[in-house]
Amino acid sequence: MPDQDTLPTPGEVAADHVVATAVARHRETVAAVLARRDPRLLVVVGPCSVHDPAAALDYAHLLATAAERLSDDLVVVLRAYLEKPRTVAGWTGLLPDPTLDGKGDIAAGLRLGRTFLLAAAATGLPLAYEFVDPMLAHYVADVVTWGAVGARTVASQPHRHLASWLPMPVGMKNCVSGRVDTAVDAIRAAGLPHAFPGVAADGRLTTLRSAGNPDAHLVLRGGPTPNYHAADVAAALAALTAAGLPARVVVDASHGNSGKDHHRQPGVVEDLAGQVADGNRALVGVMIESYLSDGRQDAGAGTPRPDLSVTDACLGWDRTVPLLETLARAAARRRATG
Ligand SMILES: O=C[C@H](O)[C@H](O)COP(=O)(O)O
Ligand SMILES: C=C(OP(=O)(O)O)C(=O)O
Repeated sequence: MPDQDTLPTPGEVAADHVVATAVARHRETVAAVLARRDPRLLVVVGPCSVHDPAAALDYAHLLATAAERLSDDLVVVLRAYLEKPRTVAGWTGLLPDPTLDGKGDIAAGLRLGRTFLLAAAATGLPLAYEFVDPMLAHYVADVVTWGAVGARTVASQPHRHLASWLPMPVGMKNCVSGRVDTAVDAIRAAGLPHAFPGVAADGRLTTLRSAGNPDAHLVLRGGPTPNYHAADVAAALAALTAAGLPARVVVDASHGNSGKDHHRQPGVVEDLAGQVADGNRALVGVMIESYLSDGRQDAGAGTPRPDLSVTDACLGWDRTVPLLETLARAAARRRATG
């Protein structure tokens, strides 16, 4: 007799494949941007974490409208992050803890999370997702266009193996310490075939065999000091070239690149826009942490506001739109001078 914490199988919560065609098309578009066959700039933008699906969906609708307006110059992907890696401890995300109180009702989180992801995908936006728990990946990967392996897991073999199998571009973040070489190693590892354990649609553990991911790439997110300046980007590109990897990089304006101070994200984005406008074609994308309202709140102190991040502080929507426009102008200028 299964106990009440028995999880559904991936097959039981899977989509009815209506979204599969759109997801496949989005993945091809992002891969084309990474390969520079598409001259537009990738922008991965959205909340640090989704804690209130209805409010996050409101955000997704705003973003979808802006993304459509700027689509000549930008490929906009929504951060739809339902798991959070923690430095020590804290809320771990909607999927593992949907009630935000540590009860850990993962079965409910899977149902709520899937419903959110499908509704977010229905806005027409491609979705970004950090794969924190390799087992949970099998419940969400089918609707994700751009995957991330984060700064706290980029050295992990299971995450590298997972990335080698995921049928989508995967960004490998530099370590929290600021080390970029670990992410370069992760890109190399993800590019190779592997056999590793995974969860089948029927819930059984199975051996997965990957072919290697040709679209794994570097994400610079800073460390104790930022690494978004032109010289840091050039050094990272040189490290990729020296490792025999394609010279391309996405730069995260948040996290170590803004010292976790959301007020510093606009300055970082403007610097990156300058690098793009100056013709840096290897700078293929930018990440921004943005939500409905500016700032953050502590989860656990009463009912959290729906419109305010419970993890990292985000830029509010009103401050995000001008940054998207700045990036679009920069991408247009780069294309015009190409
Ligand atoms: O992106 C979110 C956070 O930076 C990440 O989950 C780590 O958070 P923590 O250092 O507060 O645990
Ligand atoms: C946790 C995140 O980033 P990092 O791994 O760079 O800290 C994130 O993007 O939510």
